[in-house]
Amino acid sequence: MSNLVVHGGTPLRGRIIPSANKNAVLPVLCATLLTNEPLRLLGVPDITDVRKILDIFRTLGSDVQMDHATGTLDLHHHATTFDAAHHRLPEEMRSSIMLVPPLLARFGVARLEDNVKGCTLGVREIDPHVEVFHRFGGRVERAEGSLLIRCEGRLQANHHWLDYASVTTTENFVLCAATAEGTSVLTNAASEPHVQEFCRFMALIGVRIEGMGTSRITVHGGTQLRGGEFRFDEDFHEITTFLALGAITGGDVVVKNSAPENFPLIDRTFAKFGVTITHEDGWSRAHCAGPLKVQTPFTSNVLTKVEAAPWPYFPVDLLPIFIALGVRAQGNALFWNKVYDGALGWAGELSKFGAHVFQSDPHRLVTFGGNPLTPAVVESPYIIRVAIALFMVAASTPGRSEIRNATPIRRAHPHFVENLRSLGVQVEWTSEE
Ligand SMILES: CC(=O)N[C@H]1[C@@H](OP(=O)(O)OP(=O)(O)OC[C@H]2O[C@@H](n3ccc(=O)[nH]c3=O)[C@H](O)[C@@H]2O)O[C@H](CO)[C@@H](O)[C@@H]1O
Ligand SMILES: C=C(OP(=O)(O)O)C(=O)O
Repeated sequence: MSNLVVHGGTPLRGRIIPSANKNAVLPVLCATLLTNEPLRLLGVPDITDVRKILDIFRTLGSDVQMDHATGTLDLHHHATTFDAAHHRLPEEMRSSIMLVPPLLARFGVARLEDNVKGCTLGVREIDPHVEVFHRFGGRVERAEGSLLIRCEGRLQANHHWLDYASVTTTENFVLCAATAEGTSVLTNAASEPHVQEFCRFMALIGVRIEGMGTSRITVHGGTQLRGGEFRFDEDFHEITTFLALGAITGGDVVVKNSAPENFPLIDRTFAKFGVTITHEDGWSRAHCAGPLKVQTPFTSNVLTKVEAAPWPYFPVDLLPIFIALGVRAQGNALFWNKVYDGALGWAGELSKFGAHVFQSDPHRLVTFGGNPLTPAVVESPYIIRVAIALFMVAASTPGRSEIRNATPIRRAHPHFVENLRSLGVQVEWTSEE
């Protein structure tokens, strides 16, 4: 277990170049297994989920050259072997599920461990994925502690309509469809920036896709896929995180941002807490005139509200970061997680800082912000963005705080502590067995 120890109270100042989005990098890595041609990926972050996938590639016999200093990854999956009895796909990360379609395409079989749940956000269903495998002609059966998925011959193109716009199920559909002969159509597809980025990679290796970024995606599959070179975009989660860190500490943080068109709703959400975001010449900056303050709605008898749901709604993974702002800002705000039913249970940890937060039901939480806070030792659940939210509160509170079990941050944010130090934070990792 690794803990983050921070001496808070210093306003963060400086510039950050964000890393790539883990939730774009991981499906792309899985998709690389669809081609036998060499590939070069640029801007690959040094995060633990990436290391786990690269380890799997090495056990399959792929040629993997990862230069962590430059973020350049050369991959060549030309002579691979797979043994469902012995190979284990990485656990505790959701993206393992997206290794299934390329394994089916290569070996006709894949074995998925039960613990591919990723962050502990409540129920994370596997059934929508199983439905996709079935639709393409896969057979799914229970094995001890895992699922075995098989297919005879090629997957079959099909049309499918999802119950809800699931990110990884959409990506799995596109992966299956790329290998299936003919045209497949997915309705109620997810459209997050990382799903779009993944689709752009698929197009680069030769998959013909229509409707990326919309709720209906059409894939013309079955063609021989090629190699190539692909550079990852900047991560909107990391951009938002550092802007929020600047705002909560009363500092001045500027973050490189090449896609401000993804930010109008995120910017308006910052504004609800008194933070103005500006985008200029490829950089974004957070500015607060005075202490954080929750905006008062014009409608009477309602709370200022942040409502997270599948894109283009406010992104659910950013909700904890804004809960931290809510705790600091004078006034009351309602946070509504429409995606997960178990993502707010950590609110009790905030009270250790002296914050007043009330979880009204599994999906909703109210912050009564602006209380004076004191440093604290808190325990993070296995949720990347909650470890960050707890850190944000600690960083804005003068004195020594400790975020125990902050390791999940390493799943998504490379060089997190180094970045923070460059902004003036006194912070370090401590470990215990
Ligand atoms: C590797 C990766 O990309 N992980 C992301 C991906 O996970 P993932 O693809 O697992 O998330 P899904 O979009 O499938 O949603 C997760 C769960 O939320 C529930 N659900 C979701 C949407 C909905 O309209 N109704 C509903 O009930 C379901 O129980 C579902 O199992 O998308 C999530 C939602 O943006 C993010 O939190 C994760 O960081
Ligand atoms: C929840 C997340 O990831 P995963 O789905 O891999 O757990 C996340 O990236 O915030």
